[in-house]
Amino acid sequence: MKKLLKGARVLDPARGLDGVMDVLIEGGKISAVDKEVTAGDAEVVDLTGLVLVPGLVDMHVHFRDPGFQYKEDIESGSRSAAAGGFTTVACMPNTNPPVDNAALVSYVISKAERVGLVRVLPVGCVSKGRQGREMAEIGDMAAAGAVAFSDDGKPVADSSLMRRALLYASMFDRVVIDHCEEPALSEGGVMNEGYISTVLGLPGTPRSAEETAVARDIILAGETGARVHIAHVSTRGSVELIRRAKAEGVRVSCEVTPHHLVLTEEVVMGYDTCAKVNPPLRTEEDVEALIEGLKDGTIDAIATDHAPHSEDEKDLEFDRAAFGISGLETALGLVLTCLVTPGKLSLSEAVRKMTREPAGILGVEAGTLKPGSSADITVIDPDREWTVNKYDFLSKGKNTPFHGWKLKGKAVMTFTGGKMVFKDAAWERDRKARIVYKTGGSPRP
Ligand SMILES: NC(=O)N[C@@H](CC(=O)O)C(=O)O
Ligand SMILES: [Zn+2]
Ligand SMILES: [Zn+2]
Repeated sequence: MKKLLKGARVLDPARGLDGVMDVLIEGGKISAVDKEVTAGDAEVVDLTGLVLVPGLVDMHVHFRDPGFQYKEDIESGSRSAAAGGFTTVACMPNTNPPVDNAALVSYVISKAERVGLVRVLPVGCVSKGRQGREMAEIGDMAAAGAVAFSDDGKPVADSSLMRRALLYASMFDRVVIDHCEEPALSEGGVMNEGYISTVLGLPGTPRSAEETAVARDIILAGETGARVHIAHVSTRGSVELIRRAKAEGVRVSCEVTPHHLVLTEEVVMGYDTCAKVNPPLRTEEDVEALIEGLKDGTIDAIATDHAPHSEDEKDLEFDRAAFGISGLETALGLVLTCLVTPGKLSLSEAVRKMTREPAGILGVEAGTLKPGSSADITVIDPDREWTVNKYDFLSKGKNTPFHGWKLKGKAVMTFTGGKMVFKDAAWERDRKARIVYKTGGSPRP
């Protein structure tokens, strides 16, 4: 079965490609990317006016499976990912039981394959039971297909355990992803510590809770020569520490979430628990530093930290509600609307940080349109104006602070291994209607 995707602006930052081109898919793989590809017997999809990029890669999601499937499961999470334009996601092991052994790694992989929508790459725990005491069976899990190790949701607070985990994971060329939070400093905190937390009377988490942990991880990575990846960086100080460490040759990488790039602690003013997230939303000064960090390469990747929760866990007093934002279906729209359109980041830089960079950190083959690679493709309509409606989310998690936001730019088709796993039905109706209006003819059925 051949498919010819015609006439889109094709953007593949991994190969420095940007121009109107055709993409031919054969046997689930990309077989050609070029100006005017012809393939007589192929099904032709006209993508004029659209942007075609490698399937987006999200290196940090929570699919809650096993154990918390009422919040999300591998199927609903996969559907949500495809709708957001993602074809590869790495899912965190803070499940019940936690993914801390090879059998559970295999469970995630086989369930995701059965669902068959996107590639789900399991991240295994650093410690047994995510208890932060004994190291988990990292080697076994790596052999079973774990792409990285993390106790996410919690830091690896014991520095000796972290040091040994870095050394051990590096033997398998896997990265440790740390949720940087010094518990003694963050204890009880539910939002950023500062003027607004004082006004609201809510306990705050100081920036130092994150930054002391970032500093420690940099020191351990520097000493061991192992790679460390810092999850969800949120403060200016963290960006500065990582920038300096990179300049000194430490093997550190990091990610930032869309919500930390577009929101500040001010949205907590109405006590909206959908704005309760860990690490907390910070200030304008931090947001500016995060964007600067993205631009100068200090921040490698944009990752959603998609953290779906049930209504019951969010519909509570602010200090009792769960931390987390359901992010897969708003990420691309937010990045395009709030960063690319205002010129803070080029489209190519944004795509790179959502494809090639995270794939490279995880060491997986994804995030490029190189001929021979799996036909994982996202088609974006950069002009599509839409309003975020949490009730339309395919994710079970409706916990978003962006409900009602007007965004411009959206994934409208997603292909994994050449198979269409998502198409935006409302967009397609409007596009057909526009074609009829322009030509005065009737649309093809
Ligand atoms: N980010 C969050 O606020 N919550 C995450 C945990 C985490 O990523 O630390 C979750 O699992 O709900
Ligand atoms: Zn975390
Ligand atoms: Zn997380």
